[in-house]
Amino acid sequence: MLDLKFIRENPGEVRRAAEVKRVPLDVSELLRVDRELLALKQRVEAMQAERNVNAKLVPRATPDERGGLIQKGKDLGESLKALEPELRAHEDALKQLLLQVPQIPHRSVPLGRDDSENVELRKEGAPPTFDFAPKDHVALLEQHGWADPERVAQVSGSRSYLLKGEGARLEWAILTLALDMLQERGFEMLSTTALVRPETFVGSGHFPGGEDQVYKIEGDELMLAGTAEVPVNSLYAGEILPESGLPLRYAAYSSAFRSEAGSAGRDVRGLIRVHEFKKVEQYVLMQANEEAALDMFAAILGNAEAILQALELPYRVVQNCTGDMGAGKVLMYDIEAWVPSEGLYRETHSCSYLGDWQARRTGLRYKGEDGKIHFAYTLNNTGIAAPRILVPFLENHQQADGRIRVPAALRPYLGGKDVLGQAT
Ligand SMILES: Nc1ncnc2c1ncn2[C@@H]1O[C@H](COS(=O)(=O)NC(=O)[C@@H](N)CO)[C@@H](O)[C@H]1O
Repeated sequence: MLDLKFIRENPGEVRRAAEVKRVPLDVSELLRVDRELLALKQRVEAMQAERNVNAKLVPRATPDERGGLIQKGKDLGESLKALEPELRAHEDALKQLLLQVPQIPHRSVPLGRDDSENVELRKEGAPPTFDFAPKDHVALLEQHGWADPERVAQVSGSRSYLLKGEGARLEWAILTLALDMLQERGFEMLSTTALVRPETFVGSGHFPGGEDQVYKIEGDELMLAGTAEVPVNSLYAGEILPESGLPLRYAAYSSAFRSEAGSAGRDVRGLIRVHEFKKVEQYVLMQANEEAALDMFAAILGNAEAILQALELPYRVVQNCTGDMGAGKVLMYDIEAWVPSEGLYRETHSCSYLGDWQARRTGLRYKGEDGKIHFAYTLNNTGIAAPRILVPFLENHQQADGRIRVPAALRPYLGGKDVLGQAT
């Protein structure tokens, strides 16, 4: 959501943002409803003022004037009451339209229609060369008996997963390493719920629009969030925080649930795209200062890169184009790790800066040292998401005998082992 004053004064810029982000929005309709609502409010205020003046005349009126004045007061009351529904309808219509207004993209964002037009910024780490035929992650899991796809499909259908033994310990070792690294970098761990109220999806910006990605619960208003960003972004909803307490920096662990509606046929094998996964989310709520926010963006991007470097995974950083960044972002970079079996880089992290777009929808404000109340700025980035990270991890670290090399940073989390699994 943007400041209505900004929209009134910059309709062209808002229209352009909606166009380049392919967000359906009729700015003229929004401004028309806004004007009509202002006119209605002015009529109501004028009638209320007239009724107040009229009410003051009654005590001083002569007996034959009194009746007329009282009747006039009643008539004004009736007319005001009659305007209520129209006023309410206009306020609701404006609120719905405002929720559709996209954030203005940063001037550095490349124009594009979809992820094929994202721009590679840099590569880090060279993809491995194997002097043997490398296996894909499904075959490696199979070799070590670390998964049980048939049985879990029986229990849970497609896009489910289960990890066993060292495979399960590896998942938690990576999650814990990420949490430790983020804590060292000033991010406080949260262990959060994924069961949230619908309005938290409006606050984060997933609604309106992303309803079909979310699992709902029959007969219950609660829904299952696809990222800890949703609950954490609404933790302070409606509060006014002291500036001295900012920035808030959280490493929020939660399960994440996604229907993956619309992904039919994509990544159906293995661990890339499942309905329930585990994610450590970097979430920041900070002062409304663009320069500081861009520094924070670089910091949370760097945190994720440090985690990938500790895992010794080759990756690249891309800047998302306007058509692949979503409505609420000012700036967005994805990090993609190398997946040997696909010969491609696949997304493992997504880093976003949203300005005050989420804060306006959620009611996240702080009292500045200047004594004024400001909407906060919010940012988020993946810390680590499992099991997807296991795909590049297993494939890049496989040895000729199929065992998995453990990078030094991870060994303390795996009983000191430097290799996992049994040789074929
Ligand atoms: N269906 C899924 N299965 C497994 N991992 C997933 C799935 N969907 C997303 N992820 C992982 O979660 C990461 C973040 O998801 S995201 O939608 O791109 N971005 C967010 O959720 C933001 N809150 C930043 O984390 C992705 O980069 C990917 O690594």
